[in-house]
Amino acid sequence: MTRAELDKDPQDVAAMFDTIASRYDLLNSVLTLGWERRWRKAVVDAVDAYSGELVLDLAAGTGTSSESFTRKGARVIACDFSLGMLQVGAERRGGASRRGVTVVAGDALALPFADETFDAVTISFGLRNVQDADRALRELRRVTKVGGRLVICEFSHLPVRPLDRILAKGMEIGLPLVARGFSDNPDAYAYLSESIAAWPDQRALARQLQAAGWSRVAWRNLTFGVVALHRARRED
Ligand SMILES: C[S@@+](CC[C@H](N)C(=O)[O-])C[C@H]1O[C@@H](n2cnc3c(N)ncnc32)[C@H](O)[C@@H]1O
Repeated sequence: MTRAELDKDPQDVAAMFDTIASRYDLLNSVLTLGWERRWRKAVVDAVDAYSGELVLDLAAGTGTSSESFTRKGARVIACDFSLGMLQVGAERRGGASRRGVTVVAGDALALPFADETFDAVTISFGLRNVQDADRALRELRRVTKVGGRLVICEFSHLPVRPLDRILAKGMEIGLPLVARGFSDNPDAYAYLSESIAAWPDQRALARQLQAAGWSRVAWRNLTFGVVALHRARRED
């Protein structure tokens, strides 16, 4: 079965998401025991997009979050490099440009947008899968208007390290096991637990944002740090 490794080869990553696209959203609900709905609401509140604004939802996948950013009238570009994920989302919404969301195929490492295009940029559960996260953070900054905002939602680490290790072990065993019952590609869920375990903690990711030129970097934990929400601004 197609799965990515921790080198996050872009072709492997895109192919892996292509294979799980049709059941991706179902699996998310099952594996997160419904918590993802709260995490997504926290993202939408943090992005706080309003009428007249243009939002980039990068690594949007099927666009599960994208439509929520339009609730106060903003327009959203949902960008991803897995055509399978984009297609499932577009079919669900009834077209590639519907209900304020326009789907654009593109790579986070070379975004197909001009400098200073977006009022807000956001990425949920995507940055961890990008081969060069630092470069993606610089690309996100490049396409954000001065004064614009960034919101990152990503799996993270429990502050109490022994508990974090127990959680990681549980995910290593549990995720592929549960996925076997629901997904066409359970191996992809072994990659999920491995990539979460290898992902930097909240403080380290904040430092990466600063190094990429983002200002006013802050984060807050969701569900005790299982997920973290990082926010930042482009100030110059
Ligand atoms: C776990 S899914 C997240 C989808 C969606 N944001 C969500 O919250 O459900 C990760 C997505 O990141 C995308 N991705 C990974 N690397 C990428 C890159 N370099 N450029 C664009 N998309 C990328 C994958 O194709 C996949 O759709």
